[in-house]
Amino acid sequence: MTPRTDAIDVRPVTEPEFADWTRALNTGFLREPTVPDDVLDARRSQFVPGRLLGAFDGGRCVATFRSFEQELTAVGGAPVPADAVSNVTVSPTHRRRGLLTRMMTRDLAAAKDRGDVVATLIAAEYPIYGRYGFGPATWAAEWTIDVPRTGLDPRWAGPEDGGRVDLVDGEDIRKLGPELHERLRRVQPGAVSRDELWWKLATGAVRFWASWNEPFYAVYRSAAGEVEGMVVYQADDNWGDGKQPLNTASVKWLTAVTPAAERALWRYLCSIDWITRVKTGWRAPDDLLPFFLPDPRAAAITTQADWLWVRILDVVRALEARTYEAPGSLVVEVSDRGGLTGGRYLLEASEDGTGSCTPTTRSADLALEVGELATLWLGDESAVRLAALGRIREERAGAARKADALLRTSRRPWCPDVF
Ligand SMILES: CC(=O)SCCNC(=O)CCNC(=O)[C@H](O)C(C)(C)COP(=O)(O)OP(=O)(O)OC[C@H]1O[C@@H](n2cnc3c(N)ncnc32)[C@H](O)[C@@H]1OP(=O)(O)O
Repeated sequence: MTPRTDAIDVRPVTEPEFADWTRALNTGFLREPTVPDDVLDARRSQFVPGRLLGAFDGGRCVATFRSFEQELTAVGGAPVPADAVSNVTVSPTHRRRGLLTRMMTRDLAAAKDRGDVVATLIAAEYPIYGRYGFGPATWAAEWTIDVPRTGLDPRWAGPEDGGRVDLVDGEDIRKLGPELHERLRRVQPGAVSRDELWWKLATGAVRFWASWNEPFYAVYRSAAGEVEGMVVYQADDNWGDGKQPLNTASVKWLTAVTPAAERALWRYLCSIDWITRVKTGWRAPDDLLPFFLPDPRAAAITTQADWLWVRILDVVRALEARTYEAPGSLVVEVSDRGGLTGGRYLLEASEDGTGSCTPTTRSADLALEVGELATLWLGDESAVRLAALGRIREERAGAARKADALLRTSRRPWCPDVF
């Protein structure tokens, strides 16, 4: 028999409950439940009244949910207001009684009322969020580079393009990073905004965990002296038999706004003495990296997975926020079990790439669930593929090809962040 859940209160968390909420969060993520005071103080900056939800059973927090303001870059570069969902946990003593559903339903309704266009999250596991109208909208890949096999000249002494790579410290990254990331996200569909706390956490100035290993920070400047890229990486200490260095450099993140910066930073990582392997961290699935190497096979994809999940809350504003690859029109019948934005819509894309979207009574070209629309919205997935899988339905022959011509982009969307 399923235990009764009506006695469990799902509601916004108050400031005095924050410590209990954080303990429950750590429990759900299988981390040490006791939270030291300094870590708790650091985490307190994320307390925004109304945006932290908890489930309480007999006064004890048994489930957590946090959402925060974010901007997500649409195709074409426009930032759209997003409800970013994070810190979702239900304690193992209270699982599968509908607590996540209660918290999610409440949060999405509030986001819709606030006027957010989408909700976003990085899913811990694939099967959780589709039921709430989310769809996987960007993918990510991690490569491992076998440096001796790359064919790169081991005598490399710096960029050949007149630019330079400099080692810097965390404070420099906090100064230079935000502007660089803003440049990236203005042109990178799928990228999300970062606040000041993001930069502090990324450089150890604020710590959410008891341990911190200071990484290496390097910046690429163009011949004109402009910062165009930066990389943060760590190295292990591994020596093989025969006194051979076999060290791995693991990239935490690499941001580049020009191909020259990208090329120089990967080249730099592959040139560091003792480093025989580079693990790239999560990159765009169509990253240029392999083709910077004379032998692209030296970079092998070691992980590939869905990354950013999107829940469209307002079909009209979402479709009008992005640009289109070709002029044309499409009628979509969107079903939304969550009752937030279902309906039949006419999308019309103009010669200049802008689009207009209006509710319509015309007959539909494509019928799909709101989660599938999210999967198509950032341009990554093919409607033809989704139709072949039976995930969307063509109401008019050829409609999926027509949708692809409008929606797909030449480069894939990418979200560099975990949140
Ligand atoms: C954005 C982020 O924060 S991602 C992090 C998500 N958190 C975690 O993975 C931490 C460990 N897991 C958990 O804390 C919990 O299992 C949660 C939060 C994933 C799910 O919470 P629950 O309260 O058990 O979910 P709830 O009871 O509301 O389930 C609703 C439905 O989703 C299904 N479901 C829930 N979790 C999963 C899962 N991990 N895999 C498959 N199905 C799932 C349930 O079976 C249920 O299905 P039904 O409607 O067909 O009966």
